[in-house]
Amino acid sequence: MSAPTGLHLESLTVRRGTDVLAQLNLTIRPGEVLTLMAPSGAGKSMLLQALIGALPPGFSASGHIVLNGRKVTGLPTAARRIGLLFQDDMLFPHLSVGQNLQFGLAPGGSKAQRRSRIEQGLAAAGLSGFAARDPATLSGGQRARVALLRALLAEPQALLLDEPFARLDANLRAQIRQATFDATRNLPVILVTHDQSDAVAAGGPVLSLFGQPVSP
Ligand SMILES: Nc1ncnc2c1ncn2[C@@H]1O[C@H](COP(=O)(O)OP(=O)(O)OP(=O)(O)O)[C@@H](O)[C@H]1O
Repeated sequence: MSAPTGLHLESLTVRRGTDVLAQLNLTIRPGEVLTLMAPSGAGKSMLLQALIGALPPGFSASGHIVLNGRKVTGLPTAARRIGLLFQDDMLFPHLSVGQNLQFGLAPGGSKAQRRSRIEQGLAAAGLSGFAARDPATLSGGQRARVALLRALLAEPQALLLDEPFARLDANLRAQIRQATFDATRNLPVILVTHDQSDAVAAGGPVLSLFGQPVSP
């Protein structure tokens, strides 16, 4: 039997003293976007951080995370091959666009091949010729495209989106959202958002999360 594709959470529990999230069972198929909507403090960020293996001190996770048939629970963040995009695009301000993209690039290939992957990515994102640009000179939409491209150049097998469209105005939001879903067509995606229009555009299942607030 071939390994099941997609991202599977089996009894995933995140706790800090008490449970923040209990016994989450989820399957997200490649090309499917699961929208996660929940009130502030319900545990959305903790879930994403548990998935990439980067929970803050004091938190722990149990259960299983299986990605394309590979159990990633217990692996270090880089080995999990799960990408994460934040509301803040996190571009390094002291590096050019091209240097920012080199940071994302999956290992392998000659210097020329690596440069060509970046150039092809920029061209596909409508940003040909932007490699030498300072991120501070980019528009909000251009920055969002660079951040998405950097995440994809790492060749993730799943992508987590933590309100990455929240800072964009309505028109740009729709454009960047579409570009993101187009570019992640083969990946399981989790989208955290407070915006109903994101959930509609994503077109997949919507999960409402009501975690337990943890005491400080
Ligand atoms: N670094 C931390 N140390 C201690 N408690 C934390 C920490 N980060 C979050 N928490 C607590 O864990 C619980 C879940 O927080 P989380 O950040 O996952 O919520 P969220 O659903 O992402 O909220 P928001 O929509 O406001 O970002 C909350 O009770 C929060 O106070």
